[in-house]
Parts: sequence; structure tokens; C-alpha cells
Amino acid sequence: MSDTTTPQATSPATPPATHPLVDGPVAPGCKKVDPIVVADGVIRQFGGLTAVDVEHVEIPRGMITALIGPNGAGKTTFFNLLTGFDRPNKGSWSFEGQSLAHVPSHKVARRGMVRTFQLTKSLGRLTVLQNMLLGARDQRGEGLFAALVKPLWKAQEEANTVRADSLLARFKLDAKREDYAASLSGGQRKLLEMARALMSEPTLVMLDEPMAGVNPALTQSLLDHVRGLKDDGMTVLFVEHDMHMVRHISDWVIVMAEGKVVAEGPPETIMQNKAVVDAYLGAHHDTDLGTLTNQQVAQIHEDAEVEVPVDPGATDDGTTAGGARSTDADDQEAQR
Ligand SMILES: Nc1ncnc2c1ncn2[C@@H]1O[C@H](COP(=O)(O)OP(=O)(O)OP(=O)(O)O)[C@@H](O)[C@H]1O
Repeated sequence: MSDTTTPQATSPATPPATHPLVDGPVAPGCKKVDPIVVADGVIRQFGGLTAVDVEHVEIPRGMITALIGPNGAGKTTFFNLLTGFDRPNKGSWSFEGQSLAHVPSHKVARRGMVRTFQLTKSLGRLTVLQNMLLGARDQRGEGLFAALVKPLWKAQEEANTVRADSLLARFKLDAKREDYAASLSGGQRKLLEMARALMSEPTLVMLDEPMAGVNPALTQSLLDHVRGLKDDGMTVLFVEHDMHMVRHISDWVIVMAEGKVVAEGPPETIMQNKAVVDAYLGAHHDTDLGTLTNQQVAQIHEDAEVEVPVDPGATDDGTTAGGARSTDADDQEAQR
């Protein structure tokens, strides 16, 4: 991606755009007024391929930020790096002002940064409630000595169960409390993952393709839940190809292409940015993108979407490709 200019930069007569979330002009890598995550010079290479090459990026606190870009742009790899699931070749980043480089994933979660995965990680052979309890942090019964002394962990387990039940009710999964996670639909698994992430009372929730494999019946409910996280004071950063979600719930959009941040801005302007459309549509470079409406852009994207294959059976841990086992009946039930 060579064209990284913003519409403002291409027209010298137009003053650079500003935005209340941004300290200075809006541009790729711009400083935020109140950033919760700041990343600098993050590079991740796989052999000869540079998957991530982020010079500078800041995530605004208390907002919903979408990270978009074509397949292979480096979004998931960047998520993995920020959350300690992968290590960069170079670079530093901070969360709440504290460096997180080289901090392992379980410690990242303890500090208040949790994530979900593109392919849900619920453990199919555990019940929904057991999955929730695994999400709680600082569990006292984990050590050998503490495990043998029931009073040390009993009260905490009870408190965790109360919290789990309240979250299951909020995500309308309370009726599934004792069911195996493997029996849930794809959409319900996404909800379970989100609910489990909240067990550790995070400050920043990172969602990797929350809409992938979700039945349309559950879409609105999922959007409402994500908005609910923000209403509760959390910051949300999500990777998503679903432009409907990006346009309707994000306060800020960051666009990656070929590992770099190529544009950022509020959704209403980012969708009009030719560089973004070029980067995002990739294979559609020949199309006259300048004349497309948002709806057409979304349509082209949808046309280009690769259909998620249906996994005929759950794996041992109950995961399916993109949660593709979602059924209308299950998701409608969860929506209710
Ligand atoms: N473990 C790995 N080993 C080798 N190459 C990898 C590995 N993980 C990612 N890549 C490559 O790095 C690049 C970025 O991949 P990544 O999954 O981060 O992109 P993405 O933007 O999340 O794509 P998508 O939207 O399709 O999920 C791709 O070319 C991918 O093939």
C-alpha cells in the first residue's frame, strides 16, 4: 500500500481535520487526548514477511475503536502482540501508561486488558458456568497449599459464581448455565467469550471479529452488548470485517494495510477516504472507487467475503471454524 495520504493531505486548500478525541490534526498514528494504549515501532516478521510494522498508534480511552483492513493486513497479529500471545521483533507499547512489552498474556489480562479470539476458545467439555469461572482473576485456590485449605478459596469461589451468574443473565445465557459449551451455537459462544472476558473486570476489552459466524438473529444483541461495555466505562478495541458493525458502533476507526496503519478517523469520514477504500477492498483496485457510496463499498466487501466453512464436528475443546454451528433457533433463543 503506497498511498497513505488522507483526504485532508491531498488538498492543500483544506485545513487538516481535527477531532475532539485527537490532540492535533487527524492523521495516521495521531496522538489522542486521552490514550489508553500507545504503541511505538512495533514490528513482527514471519520469515521474509513483515506482518506488522506499526510506527505509532494510540487507542482512545473509554471509546469503541474498530481496527479494519483487508485479509492479511496484520490486525490479528497486532492483537496477539499487544496481549502477549506473540512477541514482536521490535517495538514497545504501554497500557494505562505502563509498558506491556514482554509481559506474558496471563499477566496482561490481570492488568485489565482482555481479549477474545476469532475462533472462540470456550472449552466444549466444560459447562457454561465452569467456562465463566475460568475467566475470574487472582484465584486463590490455584496454589497447592491454598487448594488444600478450603476456607481460603471458598468465599472467593462463591463471589465468582455470583458474578458469573449475573453476567450470564446479562448475556441471556443463564438458561444454558449447566449445559456444555460444545452445545452452544456459534453466536452463543461469542456471547460466552465476551461474558467470560468480563469476569476479570477489565478496563480494555479487545474483540477479534465478534461478528464472524454469528447468525443475523443475534447481530443486534451483540452490538448492544458491545455498546454496553462502553456504557459501563470500558474501552473496546475490535477487529471486524462487518462494515455494518464498524459504521454503527465505533467512535473511531483505525485502518491497517500490509502491516501499517494507513488511515484513521471517525467512521463517517473514514468510509469516504479513497486511500482506505483502496486499502480495504484490495482486489477491487480497478473499480472506480471515487464514485461509490458507503452502501456500495459495504456490498463489494460482502461480495468478497469468504464464506466460513461449516465444521461438521466440534474439536476436543469444542471450537468450530468461526463458530459456524450457529443455528437460527439457538440464536433466536439467545436474542430473547
Ligand atoms: N504464525 C504465523 N506464521 C507465518 N505467517 C503468519 C503467522 N501469523 C500470521 N501470518 C501472516 O501474517 C500476515 C498477517 O496476518 P493476520 O492474521 O495478522 O492478518 P489479519 O489482518 O488479521 O487478516 P484476517 O482479516 O484475514 O484475519 C498474513 O500474511 C499471515 O499469513
